[in-house]
Amino acid sequence: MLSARNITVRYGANTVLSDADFDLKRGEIVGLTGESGSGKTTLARVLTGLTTPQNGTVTIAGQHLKSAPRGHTALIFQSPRNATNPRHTLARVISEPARLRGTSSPDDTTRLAEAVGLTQDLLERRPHEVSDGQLQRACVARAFAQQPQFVVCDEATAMLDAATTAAIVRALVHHGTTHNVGVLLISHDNALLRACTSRIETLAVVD
Ligand SMILES: Nc1ncnc2c1ncn2[C@@H]1O[C@H](COP(=O)(O)OP(=O)(O)OP(=O)(O)O)[C@@H](O)[C@H]1O
Repeated sequence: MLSARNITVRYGANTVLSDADFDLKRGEIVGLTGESGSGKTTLARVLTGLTTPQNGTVTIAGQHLKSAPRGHTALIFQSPRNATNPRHTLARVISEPARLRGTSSPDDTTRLAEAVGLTQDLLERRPHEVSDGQLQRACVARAFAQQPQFVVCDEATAMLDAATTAAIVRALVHHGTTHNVGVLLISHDNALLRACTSRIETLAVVD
């Protein structure tokens, strides 16, 4: 279980999260929505350890996030162009977590690419040679390669068309349910969240 308790985040005088709680179980697909500025991205960053809250704790299986092994949570951003090295091929993008572990293999890279609907011919291309949707698929495959217990998707399909969105969400849901990975989908698209999540949490702007 990924648990956030009593999370408070302030940017200067602006309190964005106030005493917020959030839970995500392994294998569970959960939606997070809320109006712009309500703190969804801030919560995603807190859950993945990128932002340290002024107050509150995040634990994974009861262990404080700071002392849990790195890589337990993967974060997928809205813009894949800001999240990939422009000099790397898609094969390199996808295999990077395994390379860092010293376990990368071309077969694994192909299998991960297939899981997100990327064909072999795309894997030797660099980010500027593929579409946003293809690059985002590579980022999703890279998140799977990290072998995380939890994946947090921060509006990961917001800039993509309906067909690509559906394919990426299908891949995320399939991965979550077959590998016992908790998936948090942050989105303004309530119809999408209703269709593929078991629970939808809503953040409100702090008064
Ligand atoms: N690094 C930062 N420094 C100062 N203020 C910030 C910072 N990051 C976010 N904020 C502010 O915190 C509030 C919440 O931002 P956040 O991005 O978490 O909201 P959100 O719900 O994800 O919004 P959106 O739906 O528009 O993406 C906003 O008012 C934003 O301007």
